[in-house]
Amino acid sequence: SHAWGYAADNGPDKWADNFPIANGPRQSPIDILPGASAYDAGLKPLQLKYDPSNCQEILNNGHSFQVTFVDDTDSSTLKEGPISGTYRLKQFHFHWGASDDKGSEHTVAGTKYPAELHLVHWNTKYASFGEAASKPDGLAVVGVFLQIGGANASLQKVLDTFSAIKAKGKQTTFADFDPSTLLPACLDYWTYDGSLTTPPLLESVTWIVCKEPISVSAEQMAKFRSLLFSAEGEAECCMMDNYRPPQPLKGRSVRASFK
Ligand SMILES: CCCCCNS(=O)(=O)c1cc(S(N)(=O)=O)ccc1C(=O)O
Ligand SMILES: [Zn+2]
Repeated sequence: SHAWGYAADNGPDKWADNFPIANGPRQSPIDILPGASAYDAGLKPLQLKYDPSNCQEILNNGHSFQVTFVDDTDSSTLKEGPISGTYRLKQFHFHWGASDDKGSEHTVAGTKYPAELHLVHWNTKYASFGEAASKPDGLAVVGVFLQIGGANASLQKVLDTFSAIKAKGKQTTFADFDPSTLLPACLDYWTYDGSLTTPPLLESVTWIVCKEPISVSAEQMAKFRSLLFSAEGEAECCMMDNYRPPQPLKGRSVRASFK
């Protein structure tokens, strides 16, 4: 069977064929309705502590590009917020559109952003990322919206590697990058129980979506779209619209860390 993707013949509307959990009770992303999300005074501030020396490499995996981290110690972690215990940073990646009017996975009262950053963390109560990924409290992903504005100097460091990872399967070393430089100043967030937004769509993610977006310039967005879904030697297919649309809430509550 041909691999999943974002095209008409293998995209989000077809994923349930091979991954029936696509129609499960806690799928992501969702449309966040601020008016329907309850402020929870019990939610703590996010405690993010990242060590730039853990940053390892950047790779084009054929559905996005991801920056991977060494996760064999607790030196890059997420604590507090809606979670208990310690979650280690594994990787971060993005989703974006073919034009600036779409691209984010989560939406806010129907508003789509041009892109969305995901920082993936796994619960250290489990022995490995792979084990955690199959547990209901195994993963915690911090989502950050990108909005068109001034150029983002921190993001530019990532974009400057793109010539080395243009095609699917290409990777290159990427060292000494601090992902906290990609976070907004205000870490107010919405949180809800959800899933991976790509196959295998496992329902193991506590989603933590920041209310405040970070900036990206239109030129920088164009650079995202210069990457390829396709491998070297294949017909070139530009990487864009690699986002899953919002999924049914199915009775879930979305809590806010802010009033
Ligand atoms: C054991 C199978 C887990 C595969 C999921 N890996 S992941 O890093 O959590 C991930 C998360 C996400 S997401 N959008 O954060 O749910 C997207 C892609 C990937 C990926 O593997 O490329
Ligand atoms: Zn993602």
